Amino acid sequence: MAPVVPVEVFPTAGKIPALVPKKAYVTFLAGNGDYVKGVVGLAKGLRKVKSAYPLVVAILPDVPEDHRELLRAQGCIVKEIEPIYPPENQIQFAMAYYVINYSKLRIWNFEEYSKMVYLDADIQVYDNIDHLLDMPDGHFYAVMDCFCEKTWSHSPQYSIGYCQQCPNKVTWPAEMGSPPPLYFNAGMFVFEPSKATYENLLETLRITPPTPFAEQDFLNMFFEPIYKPIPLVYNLVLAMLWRHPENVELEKVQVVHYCAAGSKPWRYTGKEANMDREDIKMLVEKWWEVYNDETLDFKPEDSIAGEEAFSRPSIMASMPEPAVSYIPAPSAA
Ligand SMILES: O=c1ccn([C@@H]2O[C@H](COP(=O)(O)OP(=O)(O)O)[C@@H](O)[C@H]2O)c(=O)[nH]1
Ligand SMILES: OC[C@H]1O[C@H](O[C@@H]2[C@@H](O)[C@H](O)[C@@H](O)[C@H](O)[C@@H]2O)[C@H](O)[C@@H](O)[C@H]1O
Ligand SMILES: [Mn+2]
Repeated sequence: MAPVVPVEVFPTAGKIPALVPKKAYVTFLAGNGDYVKGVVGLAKGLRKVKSAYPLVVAILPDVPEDHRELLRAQGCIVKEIEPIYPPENQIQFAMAYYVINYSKLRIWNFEEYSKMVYLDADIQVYDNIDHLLDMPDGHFYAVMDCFCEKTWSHSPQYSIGYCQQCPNKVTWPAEMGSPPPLYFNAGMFVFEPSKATYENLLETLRITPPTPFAEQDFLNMFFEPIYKPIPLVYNLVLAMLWRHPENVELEKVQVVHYCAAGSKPWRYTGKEANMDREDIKMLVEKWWEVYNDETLDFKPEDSIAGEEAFSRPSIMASMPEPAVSYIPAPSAA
């Protein structure tokens, strides 16, 4: 009988060769509310900038089936994850809803990807940032946060008016010890999924008391030794527009994070503090333009995620019936 050769050794119709390590964007979705709009907007935004990589959506079990369908119909790869809760404790959360965010840690378990860019559902990309997936391994990349909004009022930084975005304006008093290490916003980061890191994260979380910014504080602590700041154009935290305008060149910004209170485009009313600013109105409109653009809806023919879902060789190789997954090699005789 002629030997059989796995189809993976042959060039295939897929645009990505089978042995190239997979890369992807990943976001996180919980609940049955309107954050699904954020994910749909993000999927369309990534298509608009012609990203070469699919969007994986890590969803909690409480995301309803019709939302999952909607995301698949937009070309997303939907992956259910189990919730992660912080250990029991006495500490009060400043913002209780952040507790679900610990579940983000499950994305380190997506080992089929060698590198991923995590994006919150309230983020939009206005330029192609695929090059972030080519940065050297061994680092955790993210943009430095700002400490000036009142969400930070629990912190020593806020109490003295210190912000790492302008570290010379209020210098860190010697009697408070050494200044805090650089602190990133966890709405956007570049990371490498890995079983070892995943297990280490969960094990460390088990012995770490929760803090007000939940997984963001935890990730900052965990990745401090390998954290590398990247320019703020990769995650414009909107408060930067009024807290540190001298640091922002809005026309160069590639990624916008609608995280200021009242700025989520799908909930925007313009009433909250700073929400009547012209730049905010413009950015909210810009988000809606992408969201409402029907030409950006997913079409299975020209998809990357489609390939991923339907025709990648790795999928074929995992099919149970050998007749379709193996090609007989020519007989040696
Ligand atoms: O009800 C919720 C709350 C949060 N999230 C996810 O968790 C992320 C972090 O929350 P959010 O962006 O609201 O926090 P912020 O950046 O405003 O502090 C969101 O972007 C979503 O990806 C969600 O799916 N449903
Ligand atoms: O769980 C903690 C959250 O921390 C972050 O939000 C904060 C933080 O960045 C502050 O610096 C801002 O002042 C604040 O408005 C904002 O909500 C992330 O955006 C979010 O994804 C999530 O990780
Ligand atoms: Mn966010």
